[in-house]
Amino acid sequence: MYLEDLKKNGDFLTLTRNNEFHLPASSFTLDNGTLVEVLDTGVIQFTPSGRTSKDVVLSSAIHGNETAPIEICDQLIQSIIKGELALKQRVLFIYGNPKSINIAKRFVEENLNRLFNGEHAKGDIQNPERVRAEKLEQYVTAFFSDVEEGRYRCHYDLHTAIRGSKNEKFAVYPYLHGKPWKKQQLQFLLSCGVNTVLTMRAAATTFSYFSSFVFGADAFTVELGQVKPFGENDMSRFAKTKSTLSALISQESVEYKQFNANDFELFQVHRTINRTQEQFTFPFPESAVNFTGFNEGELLATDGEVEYLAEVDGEAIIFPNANVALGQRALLTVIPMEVSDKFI
Ligand SMILES: O=C(O)CCC(=O)N[C@@H](CCC(=O)O)C(=O)O
Ligand SMILES: [Zn+2]
Repeated sequence: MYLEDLKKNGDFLTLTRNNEFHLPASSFTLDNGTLVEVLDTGVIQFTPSGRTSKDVVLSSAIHGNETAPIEICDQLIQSIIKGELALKQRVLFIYGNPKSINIAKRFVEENLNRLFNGEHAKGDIQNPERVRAEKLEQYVTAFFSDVEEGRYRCHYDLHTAIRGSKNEKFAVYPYLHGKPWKKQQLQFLLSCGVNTVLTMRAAATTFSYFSSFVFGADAFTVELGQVKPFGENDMSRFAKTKSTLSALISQESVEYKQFNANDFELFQVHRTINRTQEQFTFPFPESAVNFTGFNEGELLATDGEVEYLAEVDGEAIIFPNANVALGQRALLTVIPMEVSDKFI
């Protein structure tokens, strides 16, 4: 069994990479009383012995080539298992797509982050990502549900972006269906080194939307920089993120700086442009970065015969990707947003 090695080296990442699709469940207890439960490959749950108030999900490798978040979670998991980081809150760590880590690709057959909220069960398609999305939903459901009602829930789904970005780190706030956005969450993100937040205006099939919508968790997709292979991440750029996540899980409560709207750049999604045709192109080069703004009337994308022109001055591009599957999002555009009474 793998437990003896895991207890010694805390290397759940290698264990996960060596078992791309399944790992038998097992558990043990650390000297400090924390229960460690391996639920599956890439899924490990920690329950401290004392009273806890928060249920925290930290996911990475939903896209396998986004390595910096994987390294952050690897470091946190190793420190917990080695007894260097003593937990005060329940935590579920997830490496989403182990095989895609090994092949250093965004996904194997289908983009995992378009399969949540039940999307994995639609149509006749069968593939490993659909199986995994269903299982991950089940693990998150059990994690949030196997405790008494009314506890605090959050889920930070950690990613890196394909392109460079004017604002290096940014977070996607899933659509809240009219519920208010939380200043305290913006303060948490700021403490992580993330001062830019996009608010979505529609339901989605992403992992963060699933936890937000189904469980009322404070959930975000957090983009921590640009995609790089293992070994090429400058981990000093993630020091604030790692220390803020460590504090979240190792302290009974955390005080963040007082809210000041001037600390943030907030955007709202203006529109989503899907690729519907084989012939889909952008007029800008691969080097064009996220948050590049366009003037009204400038071409943003061409989908077959349809030309999408910027509708307002300053309409800025996010996640442009002409290679997505037909029917999927190829581009988001955003416009600036002010803090209002919809923030509590
Ligand atoms: O840089 C890119 O093109 C994609 C980076 C990435 O994986 N972003 C997430 C955002 C999810 C969300 O909208 O909350 C994704 O596309 O899945
Ligand atoms: Zn990603």
